[in-house]
Amino acid sequence: MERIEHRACFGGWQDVYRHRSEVLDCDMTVGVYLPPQAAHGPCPVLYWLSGLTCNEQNFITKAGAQRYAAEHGVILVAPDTSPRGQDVANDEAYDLGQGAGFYVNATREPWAKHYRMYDYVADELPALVEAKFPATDVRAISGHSMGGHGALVIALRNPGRYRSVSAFSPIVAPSQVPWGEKAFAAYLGDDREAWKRYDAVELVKGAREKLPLLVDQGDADEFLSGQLKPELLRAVCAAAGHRLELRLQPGYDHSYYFIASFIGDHIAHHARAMRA
Ligand SMILES: N[C@@H](CCC(=O)N[C@@H](CS)C(=O)NCC(=O)O)C(=O)O
Repeated sequence: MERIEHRACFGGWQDVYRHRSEVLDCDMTVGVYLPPQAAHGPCPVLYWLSGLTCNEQNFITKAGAQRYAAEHGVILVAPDTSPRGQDVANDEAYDLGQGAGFYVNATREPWAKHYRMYDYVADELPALVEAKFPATDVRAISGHSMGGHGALVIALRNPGRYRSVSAFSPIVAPSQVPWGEKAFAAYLGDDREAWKRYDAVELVKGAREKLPLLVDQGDADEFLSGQLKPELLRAVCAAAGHRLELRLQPGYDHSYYFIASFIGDHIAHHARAMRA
């Protein structure tokens, strides 16, 4: 791993690393915040998955999360949202290809060679982080929009791997909304059965672990009724007896101003779960 940014921040360090990903078969960048406590011993890790059009910079420059991570002694790991590079398939649209990996393992061409963000986030990245940094194997996961979808899906599919999961404005049912339908058709093909393994609303139905879900959603979010549909998650959680704290936040939109307003709550929530 090559460190390409290194900045003092709230007594710790906000770094960015470039590394070769075997799973994605390309070079990747990832933001790593080391809180002051990491200088004295290993700390638990919160993984953050960003949304469409983002790379590792959006969260580290706009969410203001470092202050809370320093307070609670939590390492923050914020990867890019897709494989990258000239050799990596892309699309002109903002919601497909680079910047829009949707945290799935693609099975269709031209995407299958590099677009394996599910394996990258669930397996390769934690192994790398736990080998390279003063990190324990105590993990939590969160994200925004497409990244909220990623966080919910990865936590639901991997019982025991995360102590807690949360999401901001997540795409809870990608199989039922335009963003997800477009991406899943391209990456996974037309067989909707294959989509279910990447759809939080579907996964809640069969979840063994029932890790409680914390979701914040702005009620002035421009994507609320067309793409996000948190009511679908509420209904399926109620039916399955899966604990969900869904907080509709009045006046907030889809932006990082919303994330910055509530990230402190989420980091406190994850820190509590990771201490337990
Ligand atoms: N560009 C798209 C929306 C993209 C968008 O809102 N992306 C969210 C994630 S889904 C984001 O975090 N954007 C980057 C940022 O705000 O820093 C559009 O205009 O419809």
